[in-house]
Amino acid sequence: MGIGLAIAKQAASEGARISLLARSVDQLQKAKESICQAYEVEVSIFSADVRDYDAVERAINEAGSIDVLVVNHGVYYVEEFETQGLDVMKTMIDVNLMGSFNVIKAALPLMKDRKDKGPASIALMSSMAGQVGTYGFAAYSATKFGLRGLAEALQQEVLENNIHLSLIFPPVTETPGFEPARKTMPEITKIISSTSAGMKAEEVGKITIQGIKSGSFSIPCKLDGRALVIATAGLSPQRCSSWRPLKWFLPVCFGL
Ligand SMILES: NC(=O)C1=CN([C@@H]2O[C@H](COP(=O)(O)OP(=O)(O)OC[C@H]3O[C@@H](n4cnc5c(N)ncnc54)[C@H](OP(=O)(O)O)[C@@H]3O)[C@@H](O)[C@H]2O)C=CC1
Ligand SMILES: CCCCCCCCCCCCCCCC(=O)[C@@H](N)CO
Repeated sequence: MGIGLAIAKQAASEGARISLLARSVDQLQKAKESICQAYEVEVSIFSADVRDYDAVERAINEAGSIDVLVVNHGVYYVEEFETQGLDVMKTMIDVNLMGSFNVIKAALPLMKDRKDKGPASIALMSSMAGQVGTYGFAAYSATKFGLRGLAEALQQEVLENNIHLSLIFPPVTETPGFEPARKTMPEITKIISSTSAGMKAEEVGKITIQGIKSGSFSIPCKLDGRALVIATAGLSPQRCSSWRPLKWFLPVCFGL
């Protein structure tokens, strides 16, 4: 299971109405079935390439109201900068970065127009390679760092609309997309990425939904990611999830 389906399942388990967007109709059908088997929620599927703005806009307008927009799609080709072709680098920039702009551009007017004006979220799937530039990930890291710039700037513009940006920073996660990437990965990348042990998509899904619900701007997945959020804080909005445990510690200290 990919990270996107894991997030959708976690949201479905909490009663959300789900819309899924990807290219493969076959995969979308399977994903819908697996959600509907487990949960009694409404699931709609939309086949579109995020690089095609018009197709994305049509899908989003059909999907109806959006409280939480999860911008999870992404591709990764891991290779040294000198050997990686410019065409492959451009594909990552087009899908990961421009694709995210397309999705948000199409969804934002609808999100701003939502009736209840309660809190809404836009969550962007970054990576630990979007926290630290990582060997073999030059173009990929650039796209994931790019999402941070987008999130920080857009947060300032949509705060008045009660829309909250989040960035998720998973380490290597076992997914269908990761399998081929693992096979072709440079040895050094294997060593570096194995310092942050792998996660299951389900775990990342749970952490993502929990982070979105708590309104966290930065959503690390494990202790090392949490340390990197602090180390790379910059001027990101500091409703950082690292501080959330305090809320727990305080009542415990007071014996509640
Ligand atoms: N797995 C990992 O180790 C990590 C992954 N990430 C990030 O998490 C996200 C999900 O990764 P993961 O679950 O591993 O990936 P998968 O390859 O398993 O799934 C990616 C999903 O994105 C969709 N997608 C890809 N390209 C497009 C496109 N052009 N238009 C529309 N949809 C598209 C795919 O559907 P379809 O092909 O049918 O379009 C698929 O559903 C990515 O952004 C990735 O960078 C971050 C850290 C670690
Ligand atoms: C206290 C500080 C601790 C520092 C630890 C540094 C570890 C850096 C690990 C970077 C790993 C990047 C994996 C990204 C995988 C990914 O995004 C996938 N799409 C790849 O295929």
